[in-house]
Amino acid sequence: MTDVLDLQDVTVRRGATTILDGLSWQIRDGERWVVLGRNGAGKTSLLQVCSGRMHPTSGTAHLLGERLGGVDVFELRPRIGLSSAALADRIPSGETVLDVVLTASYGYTGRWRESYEEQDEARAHELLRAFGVEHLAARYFGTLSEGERKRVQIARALMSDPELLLLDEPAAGLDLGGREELVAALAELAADPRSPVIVLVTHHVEEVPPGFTHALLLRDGRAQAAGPVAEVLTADELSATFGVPLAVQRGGGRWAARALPAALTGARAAAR
Ligand SMILES: Nc1ncnc2c1ncn2[C@@H]1O[C@H](COP(=O)(O)OP(=O)(O)OP(=O)(O)O)[C@@H](O)[C@H]1O
Repeated sequence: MTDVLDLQDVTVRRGATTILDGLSWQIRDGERWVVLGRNGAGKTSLLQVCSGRMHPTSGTAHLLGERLGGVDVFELRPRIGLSSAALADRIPSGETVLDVVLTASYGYTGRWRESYEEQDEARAHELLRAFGVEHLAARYFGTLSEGERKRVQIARALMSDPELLLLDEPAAGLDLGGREELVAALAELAADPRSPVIVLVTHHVEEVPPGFTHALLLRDGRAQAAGPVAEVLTADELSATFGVPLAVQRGGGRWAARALPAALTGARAAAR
């Protein structure tokens, strides 16, 4: 079986900064991954590589069986859904919610847009409904709350029926209720066998939806740990990743982490 994603010894350098440092990572069909790491660990850069938007300085990246550098990325990108703050920033605030979702398919079906328009619209509505924001279809994107925007962005990322869905901090900026609703929506997505392979970047284990199968912990551009969630989301591995001694609990398919008493004073600095 071909890996959905296969990174071999991937290094990304920008000037004197090594952003990803000899990272090897494989994702197989049906897997749902969460990527955790401190600020600056390289998570967003990793998703840039995984979406074909950034090329490794050295090493090889195969996305959906195609080698990055040896394939037309414009053919590859519609097969990969991406939701990120950088992409959201590029959406004109005066665009309607329906168009925000619809336009994601244009690059893929643009040539046949006339004959597929109705079908595209029906799909966009269906996705907005799935994420509880169909009632906002006619609203301008710029008038939405942060939580509403996040849902629309995920609907947009799914519009081209991607084989790989990359979500960069989809819960950032949400209030507690909004976060819980999003986690529930992602758990539902994860449980659906028709869903694409999912990679979710987050800072918080509390945001790992039930049903996510694997975790990658990034530290300084390297894999601190990677594998099934139960083996990776441990107190030891998370403490090493975040540079603070942590207690980790699992219950009801969810995770929670807190610093051990007195751990905060100086421990983070010492772990650097
Ligand atoms: N073009 C660039 N030139 C130089 N350094 C860069 C460039 N892009 C990213 N970096 C650096 O690479 C490191 C990783 O950045 P990245 O955004 O991938 O981290 P992250 O894990 O997503 O961080 P955060 O959790 O804060 O969003 C950071 O130190 C960042 O400053």
